[in-house]
Amino acid sequence: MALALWKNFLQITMKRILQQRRLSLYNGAHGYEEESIKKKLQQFSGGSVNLVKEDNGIAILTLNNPKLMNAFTGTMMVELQERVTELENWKDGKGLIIHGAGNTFCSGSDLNVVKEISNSQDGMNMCMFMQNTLTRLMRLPLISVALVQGKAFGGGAELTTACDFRLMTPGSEIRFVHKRMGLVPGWGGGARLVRLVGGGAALQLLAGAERAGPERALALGLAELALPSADEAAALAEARAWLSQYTDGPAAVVRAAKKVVTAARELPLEDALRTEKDIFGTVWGGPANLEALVRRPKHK
Ligand SMILES: CCCC(=O)SCCNC(=O)CCNC(=O)[C@H](O)C(C)(C)COP(=O)(O)OP(=O)(O)OC[C@H]1O[C@@H](n2cnc3c(N)ncnc32)[C@H](O)[C@@H]1OP(=O)(O)O
Repeated sequence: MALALWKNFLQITMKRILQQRRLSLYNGAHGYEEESIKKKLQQFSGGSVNLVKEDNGIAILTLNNPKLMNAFTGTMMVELQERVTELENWKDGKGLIIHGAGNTFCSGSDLNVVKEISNSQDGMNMCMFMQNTLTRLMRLPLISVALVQGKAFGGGAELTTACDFRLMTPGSEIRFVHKRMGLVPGWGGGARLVRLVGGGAALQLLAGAERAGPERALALGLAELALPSADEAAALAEARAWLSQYTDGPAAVVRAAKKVVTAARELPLEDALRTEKDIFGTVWGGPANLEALVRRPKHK
């Protein structure tokens, strides 16, 4: 009995490790040594990344380092990865809202950390670590929203692009300030930005470090909605209500919809079509499908 349980545990653990590798971009073949990178990042502590999973299938992820406008310390980078792993294993999940504590989103990397790891090797390691994490975040089978209150600067702006949607409160701004720091995006935000707004607009935002408030972001297709409330709690409630219209319904179907879109976003057409077939197979004849066939709803 104990042996069987142990074998089962090992199988589940191996499956999770393999899944994480499959969803990540970098591994040993790229000189990526995760454990030593984490050890390095853990030297720079402060703040936290908190996750609350609600019964409605929506999780709230809070970047919590308000003293530094929610800038990412090293331990926050590691915690973000842990929270993403937790979300990958949350089989009832349907949606995710990412926001910052203290009514502002995130001012990017903690500049104190940037200074300490300004050598090439540490920079590449941090870059690969964050790209892996944000790629896994983007590929979660959850519909994700960046609730932009206050400022989303630098890496904070990059993080918003790893979400499916960006909702902005009055007075908020997304700004790729990298150029002013002598940098370009490194957390995958450049590649994702071009896919969101096109090459021309992305170049303006990056090379000009231009501000995108709600109005401009909406016009560019960088944001989906300007929320009416500037108040922290009210804006979170509005974001939750907005997201609920898409997460309403059975988890299997909502998650399948996100998986179809992820495949189509990332794969060549023929591969995306085959993947869509496989995902279709998971819901066809499933409980929600059979129940709907009995109910025969009119889609008026
Ligand atoms: C690949 C990733 C690349 C990156 O992310 S590089 C980092 C890019 N981000 C930045 O350069 C942001 C720099 N900060 C700013 O521009 C301003 O602080 C910001 C966000 C407009 C807020 O301005 P204010 O509202 O006037 O507030 P403030 O400047 O007094 O800031 C409050 C305290 O927060 C600190 N802070 C803000 N962003 C930080 C950061 N990224 N790293 C470290 N500390 C940061 C700021 O220094 C200040 O602390 P203190 O009160 O002076 O001790």
